[in-house]
Amino acid sequence: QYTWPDPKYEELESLRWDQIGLGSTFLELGLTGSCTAFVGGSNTGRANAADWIRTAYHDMATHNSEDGTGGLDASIRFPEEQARAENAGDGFLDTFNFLSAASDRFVSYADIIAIGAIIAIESCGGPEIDFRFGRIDATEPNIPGVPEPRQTLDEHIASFRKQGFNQSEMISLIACGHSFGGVQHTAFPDLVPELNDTTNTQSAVHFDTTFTNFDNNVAKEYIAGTTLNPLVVGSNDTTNSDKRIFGSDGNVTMNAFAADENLYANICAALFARMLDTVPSGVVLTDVVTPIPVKPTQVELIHHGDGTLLFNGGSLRLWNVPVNTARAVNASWTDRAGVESPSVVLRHTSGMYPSASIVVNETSAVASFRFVVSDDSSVAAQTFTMPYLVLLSDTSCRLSNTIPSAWNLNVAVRKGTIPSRIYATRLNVLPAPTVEYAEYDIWTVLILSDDDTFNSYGISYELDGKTFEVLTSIVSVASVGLCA
Ligand code: HEM
Repeated sequence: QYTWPDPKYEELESLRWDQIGLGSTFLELGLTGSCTAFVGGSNTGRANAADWIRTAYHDMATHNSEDGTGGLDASIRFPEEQARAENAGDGFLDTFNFLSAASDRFVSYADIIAIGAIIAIESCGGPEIDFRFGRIDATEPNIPGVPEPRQTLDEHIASFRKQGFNQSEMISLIACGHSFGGVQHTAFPDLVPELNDTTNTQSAVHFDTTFTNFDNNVAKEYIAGTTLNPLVVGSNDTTNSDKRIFGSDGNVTMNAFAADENLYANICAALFARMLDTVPSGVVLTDVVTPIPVKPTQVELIHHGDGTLLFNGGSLRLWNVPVNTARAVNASWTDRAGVESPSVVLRHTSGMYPSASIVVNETSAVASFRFVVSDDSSVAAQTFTMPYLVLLSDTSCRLSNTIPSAWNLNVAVRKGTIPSRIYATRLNVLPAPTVEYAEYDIWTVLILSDDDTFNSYGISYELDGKTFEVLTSIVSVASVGLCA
């Protein structure tokens, strides 16, 4: 059961549903449905969406269901894996360069690879796919295991069985994946010729005529005999793996897919989810992440060091309510003595609500806040309890006027609260190194930031055996003022 605040869950929910925080290509793909985008050049014959899906499959395909090793664990990021013949092509490096920027102390690379594949499929005409999180990043390359076109049908059946898929699931999963993209000359010069085509500069021969979109054309064209799929009608039959695999049940699966696009979409949704959830044994994934209906975001309480606190009321995200530009949200807050503030109206501005900030004194603080949505009785008024025991102190400061500079990260701890530790974790580096520090009331760590200018920190603390996140925006040397 989700209770606000749970910054990690909220961030993952946001990545998955709002598609916020993933950089411009994600936004482009996710929000404007630009499925033809390929960052690295136009008219290349390629699309990032296809690369992201292939990356997720190749990362997962090293899974060995017999001994529980391998799976979707971001081991594809290691150059040693990318250099293997089974991982020919530059799509993995491309994908990783993009997606890794969205990884942080809450979100593993492997979870981002899974979200990337989901967004690519969903944004480009595909079905909704269940997303769970909790994947753990491998610390070294996995044992090889990705299938290659020149292998025999028996080898492919054995390979998919090892990954956890039977023969009919193998046919389906490949037919689902090969709805996107194609084979490029540079990666597979023996399969595909140089095309000398200025509108397809990387000489990619596509699996179907709609290679930037999810649809059952890959099956329709295969059954109609019009397909140009280079793994079906390639001149060297040895590398026609899709032909051998698609035909291996007498075309029963491909006929059914060609005849029924809903059946195809439903089976693909289930198999893609299973593919993404294939993880090394011991990794436990969460339940499916569903949209949070009413979610406060960017709420902060910051200690000023002068007996006052700054409360930023943040924004309210409503999921799946009709757009209504006249909608207003009333926000109010209650202090520790139970005194409620007059309510403030937050007006609708392009989907987000501007925040309201107030200064309150340290003793009364803000104990809870509440939103009432004016136009929509289906969104019940809700009260959110504000955590106020451990706060960022804006006495945090840097020791010199120039950046990089050493800086003090200060945290205010309410008297009587005895965390077993407070620590700051970097957002941009995994596995996250931890900076620990301890004093009373204002706890301080000196961060030597010579090589650390661009790192941001989140603050966590442990109390009574549980870990909590301090509700504040991330802090970096660039976000703090000069020390007095
Ligand atoms: C026997 C199994 C498979 C074989 C032999 C195979 C082979 C290939 C080959 C040779 C390419 C061309 C790559 C390039 O030129 O960069 C390719 C592309 C692709 N594969 Fe597969 N594949 C298999 C299974 C799958 C599965 C199960 C999926 C996903 C569920 C998948 C998704 C993709 C995608 C999306 C591309 C397009 C990449 C792009 O255009 O950049 N493949 N595959």
